[in-house]
Amino acid sequence: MPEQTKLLASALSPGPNALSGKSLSVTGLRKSYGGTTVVDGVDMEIAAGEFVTFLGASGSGKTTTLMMLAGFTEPDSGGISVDGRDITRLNPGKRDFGFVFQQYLLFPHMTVAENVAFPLQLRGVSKAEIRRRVGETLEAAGLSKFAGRKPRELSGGQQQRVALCRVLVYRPPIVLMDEPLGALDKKLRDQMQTEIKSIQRELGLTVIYVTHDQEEALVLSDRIAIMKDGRIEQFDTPRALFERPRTPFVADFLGAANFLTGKTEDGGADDCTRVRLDTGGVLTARSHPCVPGQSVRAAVRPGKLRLVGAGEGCCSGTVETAVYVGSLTRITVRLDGAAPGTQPLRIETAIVPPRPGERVCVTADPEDVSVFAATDGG
Ligand SMILES: Nc1ncnc2c1ncn2[C@@H]1O[C@H](COP(=O)(O)OP(=O)(O)OP(=O)(O)O)[C@@H](O)[C@H]1O
Repeated sequence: MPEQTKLLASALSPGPNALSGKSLSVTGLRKSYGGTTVVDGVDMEIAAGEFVTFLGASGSGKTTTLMMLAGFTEPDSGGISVDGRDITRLNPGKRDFGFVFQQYLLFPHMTVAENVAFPLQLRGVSKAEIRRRVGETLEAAGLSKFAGRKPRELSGGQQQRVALCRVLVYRPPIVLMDEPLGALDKKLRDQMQTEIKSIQRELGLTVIYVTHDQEEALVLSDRIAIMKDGRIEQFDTPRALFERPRTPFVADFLGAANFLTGKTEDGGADDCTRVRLDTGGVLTARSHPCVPGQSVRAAVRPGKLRLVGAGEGCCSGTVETAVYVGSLTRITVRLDGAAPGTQPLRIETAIVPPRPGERVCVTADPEDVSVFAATDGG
């Protein structure tokens, strides 16, 4: 952990349990606007101290869900409880959540110190205690020298750090963040991600975070809720989302996938599903309950397809393009028998790549192949 972050965490943490987060339970949360459902039955259990991210395309319902948790938007139905206590109809001010938004929402007419003091004043903390805690927090965040400045006299990163201090100074057990780093450049984003994650870990805070940036979600989160059309497609650890996507949408959304159509065959004693591809060739997927003869789509990530010597089981084709991009080469392969107009396979390989026009045979390990019914959307 960077020294500054350690300082900030220790300044905010007067005792071992003083800042530990709380658990949050959400059941059947729904919201419609003018007959259009924008959040459509969200259920989730979030453990105390967990970092959870809502990830999804614009309009998928992330912010509306967060606003319902915060109490700024009233749900049409469903329930929210914190540590087992129902807070569904509780005023936002009484929920004791912290909020950090993309627009820093600092008070422009107040100095940095006054901004950070504000939530403590609201809570009736004594003047002497406010002075002490604001001083400690700004010191720890490396912002003491800016205490007397107005927000407009600070850079974007400094303003966001003040916004974070203003939330953490009153030690909320649950912090809700909506695209808090959206306005910062890449380098500052990376730095602030490390800071946010370190503080969250150190203090055991429960954080619920909204972003549409995949990399950010992967870096920060214990679990990610992938949202689509107001619903959670899958709520899982980053690794599980990558390795065991439950829907074609999740397989494609995180890191892109190749989709190959075919029909299932029984894998015999191996507890495997063999997929006989429409183009010819076979892919084997492990641990999928198999109904032979079903039309399916097999999904494989570009980094998980392997080039092998021709033989039974692999899928033969011709290399179309090969582009070296540093540590690996991206190649595209048109499978023999592929219908005109279909996408070529995308493969990433670290081995010496074949050249365009060369014949290759493609396969994947069974654990890297996900199988979905052909009727599954996404
Ligand atoms: N107050 C409102 N009145 C009407 N429609 C709304 C309102 N708030 C949100 N919506 C609609 O609800 C849908 C979900 O919006 P929401 O802001 O929750 O999505 P999001 O996933 O957070 O998107 P973004 O990443 O763009 O912020 C959108 O189609 C939006 O236009």
